[in-house]
Amino acid sequence: MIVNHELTGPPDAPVVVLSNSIGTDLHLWDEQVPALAERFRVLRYDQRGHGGTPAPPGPYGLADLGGDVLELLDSLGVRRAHFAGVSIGGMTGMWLAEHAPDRIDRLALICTSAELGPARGWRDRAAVVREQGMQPMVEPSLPKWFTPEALADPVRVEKFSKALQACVPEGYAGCCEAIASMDLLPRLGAIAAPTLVIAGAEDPATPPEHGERIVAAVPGSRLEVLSPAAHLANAEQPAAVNRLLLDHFTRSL
Ligand SMILES: O=C(O)CC1=CCC(=O)O1
Repeated sequence: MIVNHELTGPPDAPVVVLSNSIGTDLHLWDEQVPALAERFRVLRYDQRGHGGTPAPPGPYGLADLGGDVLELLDSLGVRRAHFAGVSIGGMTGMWLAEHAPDRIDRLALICTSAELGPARGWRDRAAVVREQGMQPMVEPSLPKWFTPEALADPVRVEKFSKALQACVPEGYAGCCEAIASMDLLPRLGAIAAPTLVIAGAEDPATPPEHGERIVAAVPGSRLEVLSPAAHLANAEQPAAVNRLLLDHFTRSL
């Protein structure tokens, strides 16, 4: 499968992979790329069924989403990279750090969770989009993604609503099923990548307690809680997230 991606920054710089959340696309990272590309080769991509990446028939597992990243890295000749992911992007990052530790250098997990039940709710959501398409997701999603203050910006609302509606329902559904079946917890303690966890204080989808649970299990990891910030904290608090990511990833330089 051809994973839609974009590369920015010096060709010989260390690579940072950016992985989007469910219902968004690689433009989730628009406000990170200019800052990160000063020091890194930034590789942002679309999760399957999102943006320009095709949607094979679901259900998917995190092994499929992580496998897409490994295939992409192989196709670009990248042996090892830093990785930042929001939500299902962070779940993809945890899977990679657990199952392909030689490929992941430093890890940044933004507004994510290692266990986001109930599985039934994700399977129900998958069924809704398969039957009715993406439209029913718009109204419930935006208030989870941004605080009311951030939603007052019509440009932001239009950008994120359009990306959500442009998802292929089968791909979005398959990603819901990957969350329903994820099994990250038992191996979190084996993650060796230096790990930064960022949470949004006002995130109703993966509240800071989810970040606390990851930090309690991943050796040497640390948590930063941003406010005001809901689920898409990197889009709501770009300056703070850029500072944290640059600090985390440049420690290895
Ligand atoms: O429901 C949402 O849109 C929030 C979310 C959970 C996992 C993910 O990637 O986004």
